[in-house]
Amino acid sequence: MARQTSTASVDGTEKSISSSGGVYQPILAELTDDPFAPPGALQLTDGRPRSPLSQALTIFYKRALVARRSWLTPLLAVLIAVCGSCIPLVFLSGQDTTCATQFENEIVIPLYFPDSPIYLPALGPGTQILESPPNIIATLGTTSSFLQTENIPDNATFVSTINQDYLNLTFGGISIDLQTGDSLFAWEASPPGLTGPTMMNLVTNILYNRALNQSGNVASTPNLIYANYAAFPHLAAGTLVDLKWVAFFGAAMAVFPAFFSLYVSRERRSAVQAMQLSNGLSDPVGLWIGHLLWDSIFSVILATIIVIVFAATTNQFTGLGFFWVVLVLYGIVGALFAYCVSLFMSSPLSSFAAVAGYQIVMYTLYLGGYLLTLTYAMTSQSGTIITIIHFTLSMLSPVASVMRAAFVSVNLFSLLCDGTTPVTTTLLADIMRYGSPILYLSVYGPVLFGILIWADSGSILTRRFLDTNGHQVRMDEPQANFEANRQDVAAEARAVASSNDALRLLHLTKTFEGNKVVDDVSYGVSRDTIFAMLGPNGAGKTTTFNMIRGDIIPDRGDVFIKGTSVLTSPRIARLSLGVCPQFTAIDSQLTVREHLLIYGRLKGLNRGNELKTNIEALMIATSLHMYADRLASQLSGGNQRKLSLAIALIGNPSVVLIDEFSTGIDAKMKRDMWSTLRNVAVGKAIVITTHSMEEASALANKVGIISKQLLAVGSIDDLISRYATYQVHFSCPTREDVTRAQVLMSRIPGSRLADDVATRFEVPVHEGSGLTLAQLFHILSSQGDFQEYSVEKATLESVFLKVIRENNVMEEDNSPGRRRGFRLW
Ligand SMILES: Nc1ncnc2c1ncn2[C@@H]1O[C@H](COP(=O)(O)OP(=O)(O)OP(=O)(O)O)[C@@H](O)[C@H]1O
Repeated sequence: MARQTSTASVDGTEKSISSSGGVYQPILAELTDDPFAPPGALQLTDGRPRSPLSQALTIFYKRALVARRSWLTPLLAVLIAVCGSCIPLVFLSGQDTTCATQFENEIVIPLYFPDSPIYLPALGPGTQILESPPNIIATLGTTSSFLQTENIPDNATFVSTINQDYLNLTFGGISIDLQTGDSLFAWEASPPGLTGPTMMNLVTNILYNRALNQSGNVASTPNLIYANYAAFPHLAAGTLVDLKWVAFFGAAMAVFPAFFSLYVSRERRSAVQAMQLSNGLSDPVGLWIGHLLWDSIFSVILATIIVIVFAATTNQFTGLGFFWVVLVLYGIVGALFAYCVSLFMSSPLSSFAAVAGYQIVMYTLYLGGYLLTLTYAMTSQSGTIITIIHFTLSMLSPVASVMRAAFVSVNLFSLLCDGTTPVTTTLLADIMRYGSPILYLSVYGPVLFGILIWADSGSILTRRFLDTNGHQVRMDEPQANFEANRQDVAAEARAVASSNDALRLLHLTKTFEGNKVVDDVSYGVSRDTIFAMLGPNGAGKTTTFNMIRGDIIPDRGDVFIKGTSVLTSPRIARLSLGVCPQFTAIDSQLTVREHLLIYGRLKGLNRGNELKTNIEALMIATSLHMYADRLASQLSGGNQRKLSLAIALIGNPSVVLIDEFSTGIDAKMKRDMWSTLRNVAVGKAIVITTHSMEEASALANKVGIISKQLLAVGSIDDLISRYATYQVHFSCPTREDVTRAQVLMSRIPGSRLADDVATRFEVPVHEGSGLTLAQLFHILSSQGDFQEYSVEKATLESVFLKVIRENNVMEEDNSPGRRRGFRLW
């Protein structure tokens, strides 16, 4: 079992400045008892490839762990869907689902004049019916004999009488020209408007019997048409009752999938997804299937509850089996839709608002489209228009499909009718009924899933289509533009072309919008090496880092991790890669142990003893074991960075990338973290980016100074001896003393003023410089007569400044538009 001793702390910092890694050995000797492991190495099991489906189960398990502490969101989703569907059922009770035309008002009013209710109460002055020719009403027989009539001679008199007396006439009259057959009738048209139809019935009967007489079909008693009047039902009157339920149901359906966007959006925005994709989750298919599996549970639960409640409480629904299928499919598609929206939103809340808002708008459009069509469109065309609305809006939002299923289930708009006949059960799956929602949702799901995978593996897909051969260079190609003082860089490029380093960068080049940000960078990092990538702001460190991770595709060149190309085989290469990003990306609802459990599973460690042993070893090595069951969000900043390091290390990757490991951490914690990193570094190739020369000096045994190009590379001692070996600093109280110091130093060959202070000088003291340290002291003491001065070996910082100055590097200002940070897509 690996053990960390408490003596592995601050003093190692100084030792590592003058050493190339060997100092770690005594500290780490206790960490492993594996005879085959490198001396002092932390004993960890190598990760194994896992299928996307098996990784999906790990993401599913993670969601279950998170849900133990954060159960409100799924509960709310289920509650809103169930309550919004079931409580409004009260509006449905007692509705008849038959296809027969239903009259709201069953009262039938007789129109045959003698029976008509308008006649009897109206007896009195003005109630006589004008008739021409005289007594023509009497041809209708005894039933009409008691009607009061007024004889009119002809049509012309009839018209003039009406014109003059219409204010005094209660009913009107009838006039038929027996010669020509011209018929007139007049009626009083004030509401309730029954006089018109009554008079029409009277005229009809007279003309009918005249026609019978003329055709010789004379009957003993007149044939009478007893017409009746009943009001048409108001079209929406019956419909609106069901619409109340549909309105609540649709609103609940529109909103509940928005809850599915909350977790994935938080996971994405806090860079946890990127962390997973860089540390074991080799394929976004696993990520999204895992989330979908989890959220689908709630869709199945709510669909089942809703259908059971419907079946138990009312007989208003038809085809509940199909309805259940639609609800489940809708839940799945709604979740995928919410995931897709979360890709573009900046926070969980905005994702929620965007999903719910869009769905509500589409639901309103869909419902409004139906109602407007029924209200304003020609009756003969309304069916076609509704069908067009349905099939069009269903393409734009999944909520249209579930609305259609709801309409069908309660036979709204007679969708379950074929004329006046109810459709049979076999026709329920018809495209005009449950068929189209099921079809649309079945197509919608894979399309949305495809969008998710495309968005998250854009670089991988691009890589597939990329003709990488065209971008390759010969790996031994000399870098033509090296200047004389970059022989170290040229030598590194030559060496790495054929080395077997765990990490090899070969001629990496990247241009963004015409701006070359990484230019022909080559270096190698072998095992047991911590390589510090140094450079001013905007130098291309993060871009290089991301090309190593395989998240940015180089325009030219390649990266090899344990001999596997990141460009052509990213999934295999990433198996040997661990990434500790600049910004800590942790799940706030998981403990330290649970984090390592999830990442260990993603990296293919076997459940049980193997996983447990690796987790314990890592927690001890990073001093996190005392916080094992604490929520990661409750750790200090330094311990969160350590957790990120432990995540990067689980699965024992050969290459570990660490971006700005201790930025923003206090001095004590920083040294503690450096100690931790040194403890776990044995046997690995580690690349760190940092702006802290102190950190690089404390940790690195190889340094690369980069500003688009690699400007210098080598061990810290190499660089110091190459660029400036010693510094002389005079204490000069007066201006004369400053001048004296400068005159004295100008006599020493190769001496030059340092950048920062006018009394600090760099002096080359090395083999071939013609000057020894003893000679330097001799000159200073014999010719200077200075009260106080110091001679010290140059630091990495002075080398860095010198390299930057010599290459005329400008530091980039941090303009707000720059793309920064860990997450890329
Ligand atoms: N996706 C991108 N699109 C356009 N320009 C980009 C993109 N990513 C990085 N850059 C540009 O590339 C240059 C190098 O950026 P990079 O982040 O790699 O530098 P850096 O050395 O990591 O800087 P710092 O030390 O400030 O983190 C910058 O000018 C930056 O604006």
